[in-house]
Formats: sequence, C-alpha cells, structure tokens
Amino acid sequence: MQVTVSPAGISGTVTANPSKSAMQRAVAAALLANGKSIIRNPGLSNDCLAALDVAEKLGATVNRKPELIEISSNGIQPRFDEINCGESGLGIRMFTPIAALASQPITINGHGSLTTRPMNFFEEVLPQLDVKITSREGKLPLHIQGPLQPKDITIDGSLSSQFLTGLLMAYGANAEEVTITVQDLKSKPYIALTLQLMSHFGVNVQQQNFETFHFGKKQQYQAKDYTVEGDWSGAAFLLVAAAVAGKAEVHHLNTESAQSDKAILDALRSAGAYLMPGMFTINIEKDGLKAFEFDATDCPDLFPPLVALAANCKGTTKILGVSRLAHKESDRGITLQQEFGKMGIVIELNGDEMLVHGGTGIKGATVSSHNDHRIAMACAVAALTADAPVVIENAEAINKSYPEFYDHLQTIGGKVDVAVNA
Ligand SMILES: O=C(O)C1=C[C@@H](OP(=O)(O)O)[C@@H](O)[C@H](O)C1
Ligand SMILES: C=C(OP(=O)(O)O)C(=O)O
Repeated sequence: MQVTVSPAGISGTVTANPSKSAMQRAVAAALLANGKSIIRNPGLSNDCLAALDVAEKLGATVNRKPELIEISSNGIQPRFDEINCGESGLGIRMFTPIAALASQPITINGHGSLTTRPMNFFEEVLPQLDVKITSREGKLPLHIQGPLQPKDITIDGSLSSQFLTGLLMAYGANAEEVTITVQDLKSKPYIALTLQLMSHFGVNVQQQNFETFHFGKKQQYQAKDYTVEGDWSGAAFLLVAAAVAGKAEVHHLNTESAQSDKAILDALRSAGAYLMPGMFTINIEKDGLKAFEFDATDCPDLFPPLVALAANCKGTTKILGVSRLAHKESDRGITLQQEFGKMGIVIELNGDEMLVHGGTGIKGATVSSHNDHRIAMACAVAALTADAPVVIENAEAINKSYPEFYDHLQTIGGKVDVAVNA
C-alpha cells in the first residue's frame, strides 16, 4: 500500500489508540489465570491479534465483543503444537517461556522482520530451567519442550527487556522462593509495566533496583477486569505532528502511566513545544522550536517521532541510545538516516549518538517504511511541514501497532491519500 501525505496544518481532538504493550501483557496474564478475564479498550493491531491467537492455541477461549474481549482460561493447556507470534518481538519473547510451562513439544514461529531478530537468549537461558530448545542459529523457528522449572538465575538484560518480561510472566505461574538477577537491564520502564500488570492479575514480585526480582510464596494469576491504557508510543507521533504543524488535544493518555514513552513530553518540552498536560488529556501547540538533547536508551521506540520533531527544530539535535535500535523491525538508526535523507534531512550516526541537523527544510520525496511501522509514521509526520507531498511505500506497516494512525492523522487535519493497490 502506498500512502501520500501532503503538507497541512494540524488542529483537532483525537483519542489515543490502545497500547499494544499493555494489551499483549494482559492477554498473557489472562491466559495464565484460571477463570474469565475481561479486557476493555482492547487493541486490535496485528501484534495484539497475534497475542490473542497464541492465547487460544495455548488453551484460552477468546470471545470478542464490540467494546471488550473476554478471555477464559485454565492456565496453559496447549491445543496445538505450533504457535505463531506474527511480527511481535514482545509476543515471541513473552510467550516462549510461557509456552515452555507445558510439557509437550511446541514450535514457535513468526514472520516478516521477526524471522531476522535475535533469540539466542533463549538457547542460553531456557536449558538452565530444564527446557530443551533448538533454533535456526539463534533465529526462528524455535522448538521447545518444557516444563520450565523456575530457578535462581542470572541473565543479561542489555539486548532487550522483553526476555525478562517473558521470564517474569512465566515464573509468576509457579515460582516459589526464587530470584531472577539481571545485569545491565535496558528499557527498565517496560519491566515496571510488566510488574504493574502482574500485580493487577494477583502476582507480586519484589524487585530491587531493577537488578533482582524475587518470588516469595507460590502465587497464582487471578482472572481480572482490565482496561488497556492509551498508547504513548503511538500518540508520540500525534503530539509531534501538533508540535510542528499546529495544535491538538489527545485524549486517553495517562501521565501517571508506567509506559516509558510518556517521556515524549520531556522531549517536547525541551524542544520548546507549548504543553498543557491534564491527567488524561494532553493539549499541545506549536511554539518556537529549537534543537534539543534527549537520552532515548530506555525508550527506544521514541527515536522515530523524535527524529520527525528534530527535523523541524533549528540546529543540531542530539539523541542518545542508537545502539538500542539495531534489532527492531528494521535497523532504525540506519533506516531513519536513509529515509529522512531522501527528505533532505541530514542525520549523523556516531556510535550511540544520533545527530539530526534540523530546520534546513523538509523536501517532498518517495520514501520506504522498510516494513517498519514507526518509520512509516515518522515519515508521515515529517510530510506535514515538507515543501511537497511525501509518498510512503509499504505504508501498511502501521498495522503492526497502530492501524488507526492514518485515520487519526486525518482527524486532526492531516491530508492522507491511500492507494490500496499500489
Ligand atoms: O516490552 C515491551 O512492550 C516493549 C519493549 C521494548 O523493547 P526492548 O526492551 O527490546 O527495548 C520496545 O522497544 C518494544 O516496542 C515494546
Ligand atoms: C520494536 C517494537 O515492537 P516489538 O519489539 O514488540 O516487535 C515496536 O513496537 O517498535
């Protein structure tokens, strides 16, 4: 699908889409519980749909209603010997240890960019928990056979927090007096979100400094009623759109959320945007924008919207944390450099540092999403202040996290033309 976004002013009110990070965790917890859980404001992005499909294959019954989803479960009781996590990094890294709670052999698969993302962690760690595993040299498909036995273990958290999220969720089902110790954990707020979600579903973990995670007496996930929060990582694009091209009011964003990407507010403030945050509504308006510095090591998904923001800020913006981007849906440091380069914005990559030379004028161009949802959305936002339309190829990539994105952009004034067959 090809989408053309034309330069336009932004003005309007919109409600943030549901967070796929929260939704996927909730589906996993509902699967691990006994009884009927209700998920309100459910996400229907591809990653969320993949999580629902995995939950069904591992034993849950999913009943979709107009405003909510019911998930009934009796814990892990696989109905199939293969699960498919779609393109979701969180999905595969969370559901692999969960599937390993079963004693039967299971193949874990996925498609698209997920087939090239590293899973070596599991080969190092799962055998220590009595799980047999083979892979295609650290990549999909994974063949596992449990049952996973929670034990004291030390792991490396530097590549991704998602592996720890998976272990925490799986341990929650039957761990007793064991501790996970983590070295060099990145993306810590995502672990705070995991612990918050687990606690909502009745499993509490004692953590210290995000280094040790202790499970005391045996606990059990309880079926719960859960409302999915608005997604800061998707809303970041709308907020930046307003900051560079007009104004907007975005609803259903919790400023007290555990989501790491609410840090977009700090970056917008540093860039000089005019912000009026309420408890669940953010009002934002364009003001004199200036280059800024921001450390995105623990919120790597903010790089694409930050680059769209920086492209509009006069001067050189410095963003730290580039090393966190290599293994996402694309190698995002490089894809941002390439695609923004086509729009006339020079980006330098110096080790862990990204320098964006902004305020030089954004040019109309044909760009590629590299099948990466956040690259497509960043280019769409950059188009708002370009000198001519920007054509985005493989624009359907947004469906991974935010299928409503182009509609939402239009709701607040964006000019978006979709060529379905292109
Ligand atoms: O746990 C999660 O929901 C996520 C964790 C982050 O990954 P890393 O821990 O690999 O940074 C983030 O990039 C991803 O989009 C979602
Ligand atoms: C990297 C992302 O997700 P995941 O790792 O879950 O595929 C993302 O949403 O940008």
